[in-house]
Amino acid sequence: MRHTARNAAVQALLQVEENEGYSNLVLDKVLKAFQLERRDSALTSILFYGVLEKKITLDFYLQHCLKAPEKKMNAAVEMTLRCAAYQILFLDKLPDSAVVNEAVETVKELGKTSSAGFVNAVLRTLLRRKKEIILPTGNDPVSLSVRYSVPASLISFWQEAYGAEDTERILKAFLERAPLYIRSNPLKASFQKLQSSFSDSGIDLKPCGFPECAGILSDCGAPQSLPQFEQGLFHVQDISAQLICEILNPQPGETVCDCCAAPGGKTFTAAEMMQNKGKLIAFDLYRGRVGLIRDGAQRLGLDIVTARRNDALLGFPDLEPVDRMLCDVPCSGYGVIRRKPEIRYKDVSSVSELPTIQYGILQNASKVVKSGGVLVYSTCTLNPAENNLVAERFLKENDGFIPMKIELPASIQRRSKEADHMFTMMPFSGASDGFFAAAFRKK
Ligand SMILES: C[S@@+](CC[C@H](N)C(=O)[O-])C[C@H]1O[C@@H](n2cnc3c(N)ncnc32)[C@H](O)[C@@H]1O
Repeated sequence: MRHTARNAAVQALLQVEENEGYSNLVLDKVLKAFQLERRDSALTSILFYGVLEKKITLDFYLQHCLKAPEKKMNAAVEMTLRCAAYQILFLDKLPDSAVVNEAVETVKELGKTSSAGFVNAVLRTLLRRKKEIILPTGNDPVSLSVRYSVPASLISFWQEAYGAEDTERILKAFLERAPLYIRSNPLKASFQKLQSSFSDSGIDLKPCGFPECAGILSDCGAPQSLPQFEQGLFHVQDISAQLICEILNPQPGETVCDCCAAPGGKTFTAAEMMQNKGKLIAFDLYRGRVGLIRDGAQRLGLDIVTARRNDALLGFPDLEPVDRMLCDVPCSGYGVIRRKPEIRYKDVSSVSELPTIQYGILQNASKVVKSGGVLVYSTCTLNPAENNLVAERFLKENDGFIPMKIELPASIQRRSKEADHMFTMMPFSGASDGFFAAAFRKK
């Protein structure tokens, strides 16, 4: 197989479809195997993420170009058609006829020579008919699904949970590119110093204002390859995750636990907020992921962090009582669709087991909080069953805890229907990921 951007994108998309892991990891693996020039790597990423983000919309167009839309297609042929349709409908990097010829070559190289004529015919029909095909304009879940490329079942679910208006705002927000948020490491450099170091290399770092160390990096390529990263002057972290640390509000000298901590973003921010004084114990279920926390803490010079493997569902056998506990539990991830576009295709019914796990972790974690201590529960999802309902059940079944009001900066709007110890951050309220937090204090 030729090492072209299209072939790489099709391979990576097929692997995601076969459930071989998160999109970013799959793409990294394929790019490594293909060894493309920089420009072709960039095109591969554009095609790969473009098709993941727009799959339902692309299929709507392609269905209008098929003679027998109900007939099941071979996965490799289908993915090649989606990539080509994405190029025809959303990109103008290559002339249309070249896109069609490339797609025909790709299916041949994938061993589907018998489908070459079919691919050619479908794409030529798309070229002819693309302006006549009109996307549905309604506000029902099926029409919205085609326009925003999110499954109708997830749209109905959000409409039920958050109302029709907020649902469309969520869908619109997920069409936007996620900014690259970072947090400067105050132990090594002030935000201004980091900003001028970037500006010397022609890279723009804009301050967010709140939190103080948060900023948006632009035009920098992979942030992990920057010298400032290597020197531990910053880590990459969405603004929503930084806000969760503000809610936890760890103080210098305290003992703090982050019980589901890998890869460690919130641990790092918390340790920085503690000015590297006190103790921060970071646990995760997976040994390999614990290594990520250790590496990051070392790079950032955060020696109060101790990272260990622990299953939070089995409790915390050797942990001394803590002043603050963060339970950033595993969740369905519907708040981070902009960064991991494949999450939108996860069936809502497939996440129904999560609240039991989340509640179990929260319940165990609550047992090691000191009297007067703080317990924060958080997720990066938009699903009341994993969010508000877990938090409500916790207070109902644990009269040793009281709700703790979450104070928000003036720039962030609270959802009116929530109690003030809970907070659902909508992705449209501040260009962040969607998340949920609930805060409790032990009596
Ligand atoms: C949402 S992620 C945490 C993200 C992290 N707090 C950060 O900011 O970088 C949830 C983590 O929980 C871990 N996890 C899942 N089940 C667990 C369990 N039973 N005990 C401890 N950690 C668990 C996962 O490996 C995953 O790293």
